[in-house]
Amino acid sequence: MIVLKLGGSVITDKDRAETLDGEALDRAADAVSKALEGGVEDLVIVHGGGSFGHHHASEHGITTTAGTREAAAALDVHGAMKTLNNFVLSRLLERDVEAVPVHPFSAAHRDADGGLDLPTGQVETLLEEGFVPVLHGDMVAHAGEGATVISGDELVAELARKLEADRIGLCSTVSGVLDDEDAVIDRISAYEDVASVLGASDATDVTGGMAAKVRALLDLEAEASIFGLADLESFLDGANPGTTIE
Ligand SMILES: Nc1ncnc2c1ncn2[C@@H]1O[C@H](COP(=O)(O)OP(=O)(O)OP(=O)(O)O)[C@@H](O)[C@H]1O
Ligand SMILES: C=C(C)CCOP(=O)(O)O
Repeated sequence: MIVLKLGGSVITDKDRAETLDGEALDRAADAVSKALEGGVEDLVIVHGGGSFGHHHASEHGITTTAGTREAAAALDVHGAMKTLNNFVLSRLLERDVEAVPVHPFSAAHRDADGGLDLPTGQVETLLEEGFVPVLHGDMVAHAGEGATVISGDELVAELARKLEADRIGLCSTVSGVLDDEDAVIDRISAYEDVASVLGASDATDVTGGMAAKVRALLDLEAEASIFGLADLESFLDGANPGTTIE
């Protein structure tokens, strides 16, 4: 069981609103299709928001903790994410990957403390039936807040826990977590060891960039890898490129 996140920073141009990086998405879809042809069986894909979700969330002042009670605002974010999801699905379908959408806004919710409840029965059944479920960062009902943003990273962590993933990969725009000299850090086992070099995203991003990613992954039982697009094929082939979060 592999849970793979395609970072929004990879598959979109994060500096221009609602702009796809079609070439990067093609490369990612090629790697996924090759891995499935090569024998990978259970694969769940999650993609991030990039210049689709983050742009609208930021315009409306919505974050993972500050919500909205305006349906139009929630639908701006959710609609943009569905548009991006359709791009991802169509590039995978073109390569005969049996990819189908799972929209978290219709499935998950948070309690008043922010605790996430993400049902996974549909994901498990889709996997058993030979599909590749494709989830995405989205809006989510949030007790006491209206609706807030849920990041793809949080979905990855929850899916990995509930589906007992063997391998977890986050493909981002950087080749791993970088130290203060921009060298890739090989392994991270404690947040404090790297806190000084971890930051938010350079682009518009309401979910916390690399710092939030590392925090979410450190909580998991299984190891996770953060790597760049050039290493996606090798990750799907069984290697641990980039930074390993223990
Ligand atoms: N120490 C660090 N090493 C690497 N990147 C870092 C570091 N600190 C901050 N960053 C920022 O984190 C970004 C990656 O996080 P980001 O959330 O943008 O990625 P993503 O998950 O690919 O995209 P999205 O959130 O849109 O899905 C990098 O592009 C960089 O700007
Ligand atoms: C902004 C939205 C809706 C999605 C955020 O997901 P992420 O890019 O994985 O942080």
